[in-house]
Amino acid sequence: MYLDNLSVINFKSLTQVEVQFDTKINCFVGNNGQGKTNLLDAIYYLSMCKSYISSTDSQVLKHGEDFFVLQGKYNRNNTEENIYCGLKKGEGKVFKRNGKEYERLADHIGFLPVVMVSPIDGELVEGSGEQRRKYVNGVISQIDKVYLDEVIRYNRLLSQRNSLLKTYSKANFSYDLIEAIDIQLSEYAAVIHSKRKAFVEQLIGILQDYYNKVSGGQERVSIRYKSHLNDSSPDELFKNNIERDRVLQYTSVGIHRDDIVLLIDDYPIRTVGSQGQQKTFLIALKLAQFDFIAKVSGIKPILLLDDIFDKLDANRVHQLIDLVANDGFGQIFITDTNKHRLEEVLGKVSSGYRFFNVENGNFELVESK
Ligand SMILES: Nc1ncnc2c1ncn2[C@@H]1O[C@H](COP(=O)(O)OP(=O)(O)OP(=O)(O)O)[C@@H](O)[C@H]1O
Repeated sequence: MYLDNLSVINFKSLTQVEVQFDTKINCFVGNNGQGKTNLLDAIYYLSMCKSYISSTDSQVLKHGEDFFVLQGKYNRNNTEENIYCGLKKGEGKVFKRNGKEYERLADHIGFLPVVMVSPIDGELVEGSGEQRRKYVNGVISQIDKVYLDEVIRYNRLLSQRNSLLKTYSKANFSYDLIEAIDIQLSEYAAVIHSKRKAFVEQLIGILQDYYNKVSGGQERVSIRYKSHLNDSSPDELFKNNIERDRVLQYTSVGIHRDDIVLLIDDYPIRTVGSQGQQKTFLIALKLAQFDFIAKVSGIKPILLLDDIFDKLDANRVHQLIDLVANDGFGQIFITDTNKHRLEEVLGKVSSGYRFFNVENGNFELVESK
């Protein structure tokens, strides 16, 4: 699959942009703050119906404007797909595929798979379990249409349970009501747990492989799925903790407390990994995610590599570009502030590429092969 061309109006700092892409490698070079990341984010938005970087749509709309439009022409399984996204201030966003509006955005997510590697991925190492759960949810929902619904339903039941725990006093505490919720909660918990477990298990082997390829292979890396449900069935878990939950007035166990632990030589990478090792780990994780999505969906995702060279030594940069430029990967978008570094690395790859200079939100094609 590839994105043939993109048109952008009023998306973040980009007032009006039209770009025709190479089917393999596209490089955007420019100084800080010129709009490189914003273009990658626009591509991500067209696939995932949300920004990778900004948490709300109002942050995505260009300051002072009241609408934005993104349009992309894709080639997916040799079929042309025209995707439109429009948002008007105060109204919802609209997504259309070949002129037909989607009723549910969830039907679009995963249709044009995408994997972003960005400096903000550091939050996966530094941040809370919630950020890692969000990451896992985001990947699984690209390949599993019902998964997000299951998580939403679980969370809805969880908040009902929590408000019961909070409002019921000791005298009128209703075990019956809580138990009725727990029956449904357990069903969703079991399904979500098994999907997360399968995802992590599939990722582990590929992660190590990519880490070795990029780093030259010294350390052993892994991820571990941490969940209360690893050693207990959900109904037992909720039942055994009900007294504690009653005292605490919230649900202290369940898949809403899941986490994935990122490990290097069996230690948490957050505490022992150097910055370069952490960055290599996150890149390997994203490449493993690429493989996972490609295998399950049968479509190679678009790979967005934003500012990936920072903190990587020259060897790792070469290994990485060699790796993603080969046939196993599809279309790639790379940003960098250093033109010479990118030119030098690309000089050694045999695939086609286009090179764009980015200045003040304008994208100028300066070289292609
Ligand atoms: N909603 C918005 N409206 C207008 N401008 C915005 C909006 N959101 C972000 N910007 C601007 O976009 C610019 C950042 O662009 P971007 O992140 O694409 O830069 P970049 O070229 O990737 O730079 P770097 O090399 O530093 O990563 C900033 O000047 C920021 O003020």
